[in-house]
Amino acid sequence: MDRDNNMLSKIQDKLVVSCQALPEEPLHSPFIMGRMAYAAFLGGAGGIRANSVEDIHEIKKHVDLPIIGIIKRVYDDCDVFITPTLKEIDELCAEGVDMIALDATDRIRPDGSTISELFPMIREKYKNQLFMADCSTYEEAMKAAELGFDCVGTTLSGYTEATKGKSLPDFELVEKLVKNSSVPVISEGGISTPEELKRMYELGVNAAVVGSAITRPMDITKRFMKAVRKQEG
Ligand SMILES: CC(=O)N[C@H](C=O)[C@@H](O)[C@H](O)[C@H](O)COP(=O)(O)O
Repeated sequence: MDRDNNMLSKIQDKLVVSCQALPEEPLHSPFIMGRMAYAAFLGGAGGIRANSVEDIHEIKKHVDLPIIGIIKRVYDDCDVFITPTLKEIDELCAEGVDMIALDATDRIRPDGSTISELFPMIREKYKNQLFMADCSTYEEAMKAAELGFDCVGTTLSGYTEATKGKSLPDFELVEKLVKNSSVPVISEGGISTPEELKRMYELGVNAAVVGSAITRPMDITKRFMKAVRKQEG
């Protein structure tokens, strides 16, 4: 894979659809994620974000779109779960994905390292692989760009101690990053309407990722029900 062939230009101004279902979710199945990705492709998606080698392998059979791959893995006593260690990076590289996303927050990782310690090792081992930094704050994203990540994402805003309770999507963070980041910005997390997506592009993101609002029917159902209950209430 060539870092210069630039998957980032392929997804520029496109919608990346996140097709994920964890073991505890009703749609957990590589078969279903493959069909979900195909539906996203037919709907006009320009890229897919997916979790696990099994799902990615299946998705590749159905769509020829750039893939942002992650492995969500929970380690004891650790909050970092999106591609937390070199082991998950190795697994994704062995499968082959256009870009790998990993937690780039300032939290301690399962092996006790920080992203500033781990990422240089990853970059050294996989010189031509594209990497996306899943961040929760402006400072983390700035640090990630400095470390050599190829792009920064707002994926974890609202999900860390420092950002808990933030209203999503985090337009403020996106705006600040687009103005100041030296690498492309990917908006991800909490985009739930086409209007919000449009606003992200107007702010100047390279691309935006939408997940739950498109691919998690249980959550979508809950949103509808909440609105109805409110009215009844
Ligand atoms: C925090 C976390 O675990 N985020 C995950 C990252 O891959 C996914 O569960 C999200 O669905 C994805 O980021 C897209 O966001 P949203 O589903 O809000 O459109």
